[in-house]
Amino acid sequence: MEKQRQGKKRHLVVVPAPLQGHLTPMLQLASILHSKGFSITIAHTLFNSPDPSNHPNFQFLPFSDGISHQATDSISSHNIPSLVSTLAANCVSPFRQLLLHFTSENNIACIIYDGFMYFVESVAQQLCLPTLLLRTTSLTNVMAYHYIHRILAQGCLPLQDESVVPELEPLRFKDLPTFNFTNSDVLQNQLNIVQRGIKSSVGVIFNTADCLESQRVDELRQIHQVPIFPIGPFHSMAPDSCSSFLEQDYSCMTWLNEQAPRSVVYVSLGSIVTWEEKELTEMAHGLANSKQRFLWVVRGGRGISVEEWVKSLAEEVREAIEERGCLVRWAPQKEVLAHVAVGGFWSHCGWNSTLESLYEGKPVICQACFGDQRVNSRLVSHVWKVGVEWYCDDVVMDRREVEKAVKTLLADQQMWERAQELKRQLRQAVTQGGSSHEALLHLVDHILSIS
Ligand SMILES: O=c1ccn([C@@H]2O[C@H](COP(=O)(O)OP(=O)(O)O[C@H]3O[C@H](CO)[C@@H](O)[C@H](O)[C@H]3O)[C@@H](O)[C@H]2O)c(=O)[nH]1
Repeated sequence: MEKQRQGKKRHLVVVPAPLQGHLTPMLQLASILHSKGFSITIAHTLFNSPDPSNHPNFQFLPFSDGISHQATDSISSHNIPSLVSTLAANCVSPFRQLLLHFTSENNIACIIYDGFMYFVESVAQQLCLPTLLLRTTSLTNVMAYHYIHRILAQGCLPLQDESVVPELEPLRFKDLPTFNFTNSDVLQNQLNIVQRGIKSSVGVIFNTADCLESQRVDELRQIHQVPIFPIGPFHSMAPDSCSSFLEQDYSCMTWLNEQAPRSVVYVSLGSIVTWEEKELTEMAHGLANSKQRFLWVVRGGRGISVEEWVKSLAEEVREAIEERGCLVRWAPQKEVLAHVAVGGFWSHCGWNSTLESLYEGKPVICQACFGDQRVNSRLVSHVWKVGVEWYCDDVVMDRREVEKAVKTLLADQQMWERAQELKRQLRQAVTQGGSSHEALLHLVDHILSIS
């Protein structure tokens, strides 16, 4: 076997999408494959580019994207679809030039690209290079796209129905990842992109584990007849891969060290969604009234700085923050979730945050906002039953609801125990003989077999 492997191409070109929740898992995957003997070149946009000094084992190749002037903060849930299509329009030519030059000097085994960077597919085909697709969401989310195709064919938009989608139970129509698509043409286009990427790749990699989504893994394999590699949670296999755009404030770890076990709720609603000042204020009142301890990632509201906002709060809330709270702009989230003082996570249910929380056995208040987050929220609360479901566009942020959810999160012993069991299963999945570990070995063999 080893002999057969000798002489195989072991160089991978990896193309991440320039968003925090996408770059992080792609660089983690690259670290994992590097540890399996592959050399890695990261081909990336100038916009939101990764910091090469954090990844001395990789080579970095930037290509022009025409949007480098934009700041990270300008990204919101509403402009992600247009960012993705702008990248597709602007990057084909620079990426082709880069790849042409690079492949003339290097033997590439294959290209691994993020589904948002779908323009990579056509360039790779022109150069006869095989591709592997990385989807950074849950596999159930990708399955949901498959069913939206059917629902659209029956003319059932808009998808705000409370009833359950039979094939995706317990997901409801309103949980499907329609992602602010205002008309069915744009949505149809997005659906075609998702399907095409899967069909034209030599395999699809997911940051997930069998113990989370085994039924969906089998379904997706049957539908598309392509190899599927569920190898997550990536972060547990690539612990030293740092790809944060913002500086992580470690002072909160000192604060956590002073708190009692399971006494703190960690609050972080992702890298994309921003809040109105009045919503932040309701959150602050609810947290203060819960009388629980809290570590809160606050990046500011729309049009207001954190300092200005804290000053504007009622005196008793400011006192509560001082006595029982810790506010940071960006936390070392994985370390925070692993800390014994943290008893639960109030999250927007981005897929990375979801996996990081499950891996540490921390129950979740699920406050999904857009895209795949409703799917994840439903999985956490109704499939794995380790969370309390709460949708932000269904409910007005209300201090009494916040107080109730926080108290439930920290007090529900059964939910805590289910979270511990899932943590045990996830840890088993990534150790030798576990499902994710085995899937990784299959992926390595698969790459070597096509090169
Ligand atoms: O203070 C913080 C807050 C977050 N993080 C990290 O930032 C990442 C955030 O990722 P995720 O939880 O997936 O949230 P988003 O950045 O919002 O992710 C986008 O991309 C994900 C993957 O496709 C989708 O699931 C989400 O819906 C989409 O919003 C995680 O690794 C966190 O550990 C920190 O390091 N510090």
